[in-house]
Amino acid sequence: MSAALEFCAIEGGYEPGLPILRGASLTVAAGEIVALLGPNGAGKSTLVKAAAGLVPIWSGSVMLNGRDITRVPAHRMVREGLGFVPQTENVFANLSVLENLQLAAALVPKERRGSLDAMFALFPDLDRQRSLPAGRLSGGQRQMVAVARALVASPSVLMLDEPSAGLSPLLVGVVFERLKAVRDTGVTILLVEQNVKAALAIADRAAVLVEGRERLVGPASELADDGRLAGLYLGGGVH
Ligand SMILES: Nc1ncnc2c1ncn2[C@@H]1O[C@H](COP(=O)(O)OP(=O)(O)OP(=O)(O)O)[C@@H](O)[C@H]1O
Repeated sequence: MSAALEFCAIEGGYEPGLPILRGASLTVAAGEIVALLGPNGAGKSTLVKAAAGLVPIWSGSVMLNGRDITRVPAHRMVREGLGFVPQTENVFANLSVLENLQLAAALVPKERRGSLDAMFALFPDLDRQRSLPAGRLSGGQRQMVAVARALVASPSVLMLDEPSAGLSPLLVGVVFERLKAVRDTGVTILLVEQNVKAALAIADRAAVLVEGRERLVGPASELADDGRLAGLYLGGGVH
């Protein structure tokens, strides 16, 4: 399978001299769901933000479908085909579901703009609530609005930062089931998650990041039973 998103020896951080990413490498193949796991502060969010052009990369490269996007500014990423759903403030609470999607669509170049009907077909819950302000939706439905906003730009790769945050287990299941449906439309997914169990259940492969470097990468089904995973969360090394 060809690589859709490739991180190669990424070093970077928010302030010069204070590296957060310390040589992180990871390949996400086209059509995969890859879970990016790791303890608090490992740099998971920083890595996806760096790919999205929101955190400086000092060295290394990010390739999207074979194109070097390392220095592409954040506002150009949509044109490149990289979608990003941040963890917070990812919808306009005072605007309706429909207005949220219309606004997202208005910011997308015509040649990349997907139809809103396709979004409502993918998220039937949102179709039923299209005139409701996003702030009055359930947490799970709000996440779906955030995902749909990113999908309007027809990304080839979608990165999501902890879409399960703050959701009940039941809603996590509902949102993740929709992410699988998104993947089935041909979108490659990189999923940052604290919810290890739920993430491994939908991912094809997973990577564990510790102190800004990947320490364990493998098929999700194998990592679920791998004792080294818990060791890395507890601060132990991989032996
Ligand atoms: N805007 C920022 N400015 C400076 N440092 C930051 C900023 N955001 C995060 N950091 C630091 O970067 C490090 C990695 O944070 P990051 O959010 O990437 O970790 P994470 O693996 O996603 O953790 P979590 O699972 O807790 O969200 C932390 O030490 C954090 O304090």
